[in-house]
Amino acid sequence: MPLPRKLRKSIQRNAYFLTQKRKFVPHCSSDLSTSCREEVPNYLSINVLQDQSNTKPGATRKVLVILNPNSGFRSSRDVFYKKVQSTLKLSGFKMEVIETAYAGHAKVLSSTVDLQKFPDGIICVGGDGIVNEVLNGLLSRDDFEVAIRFPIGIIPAGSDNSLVWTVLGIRDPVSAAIALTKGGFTPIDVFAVKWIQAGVTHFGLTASYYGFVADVLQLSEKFRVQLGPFRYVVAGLLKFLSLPQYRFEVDYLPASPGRNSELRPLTKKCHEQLSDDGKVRRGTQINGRIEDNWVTRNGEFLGIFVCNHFCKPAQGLLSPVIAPKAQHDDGSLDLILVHGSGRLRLFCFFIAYQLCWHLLLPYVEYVKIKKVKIRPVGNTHNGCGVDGELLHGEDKAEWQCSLLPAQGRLLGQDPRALK
Ligand SMILES: Nc1ncnc2c1ncn2[C@@H]1O[C@H](COP(=O)(O)OP(=O)(O)OP(=O)(O)O)[C@@H](O)[C@H]1O
Repeated sequence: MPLPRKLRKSIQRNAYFLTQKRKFVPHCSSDLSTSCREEVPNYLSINVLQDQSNTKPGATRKVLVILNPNSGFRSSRDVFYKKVQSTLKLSGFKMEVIETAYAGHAKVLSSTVDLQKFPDGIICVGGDGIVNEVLNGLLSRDDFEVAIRFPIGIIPAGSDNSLVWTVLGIRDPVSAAIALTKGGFTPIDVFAVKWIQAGVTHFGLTASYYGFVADVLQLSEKFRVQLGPFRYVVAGLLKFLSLPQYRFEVDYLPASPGRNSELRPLTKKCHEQLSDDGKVRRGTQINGRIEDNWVTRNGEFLGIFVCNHFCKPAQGLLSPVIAPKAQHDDGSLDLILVHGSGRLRLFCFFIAYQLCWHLLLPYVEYVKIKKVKIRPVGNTHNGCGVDGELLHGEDKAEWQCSLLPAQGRLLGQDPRALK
């Protein structure tokens, strides 16, 4: 019986990939244009093929465990040694455990470790920050083409573990350990945030954000030692009370030009009301050449979020999601623009977000994109948050956020695949 057309095409694509020498665009790590992504084969299907050979139960798996003793309530040691280690050992994991001694240590470890010594991956015990460090360490290696696909496991023990909760549906360390023992990988898009003037690139798996949230992230660092995870609440309240105005110039490239990629467009009225010249401009001139379909939004924004998955916070009762249509492997980013300024508007957004109604607000714009360029204007906070880490910009920093042309891998099965 002939195979269905879709399946036949996928097999042909995979066979082509396996017989071809891997073609990596050499400039991709520095000039992280999304267009590169379209030139490479479909990594998702390749990963699935490889995953099946990697999940033999009872097989010995050699991993490096990087444990951040300062994560969350500083309970990572208890979490790992008391709740998780024995489960992993019993199921055949051979682990070398290294505790981080300083901020940045996990990045140094993952950038220098001999990956062949730990062929089954690196397991992070901590929050999203430590996972981000490991990712950035892997991608700073000379062999980044291989390292990007090096499996990263997560035992959640931090202030927030949005990544593992959103992508794998796992919130507690014991379930995370069980998921690791079952084997398998979940392919995940990796995005890059480039500070254009400095030529510095930082990678992420969850989201990058600008405006109020980045400002809160910066302030929260002052309270890290005294307040632990509550530092975000205190910093958020303080920043709310002394709320500045944030002005940005934003250019984004929609994911599907010509199609209806705007999931939640601004209403015309609000559009006119909110932006100085926030008109949709087709055929914008970028770097001297016309690139079609770039859309420009200029003006005041309370916040800008660029999400790789739908970003469900692991803490809190309601677990609202910021970008409901975002998928971690869909090859696009979800952009949320919260237009305007002022405490009342911010408060309404926050309440609506808790109830997942924020996309109904007339000043919230939601669109699927390939990439976005963001320039803070005037005295606007010029930093940017990436997966809970703050990147400091200087003066007229311009940020560009886009996807990489290859996917990373998380240890553990995608719950969608299990269904
Ligand atoms: N030994 C250490 N001492 C101080 N800081 C550390 C240490 N190890 C790691 N860090 C830093 O702690 C930061 C937060 O780590 P992690 O994400 O594991 O915890 P967290 O409590 O969830 O924090 P966050 O909410 O900021 O992500 C990381 O960015 C890392 O740079």
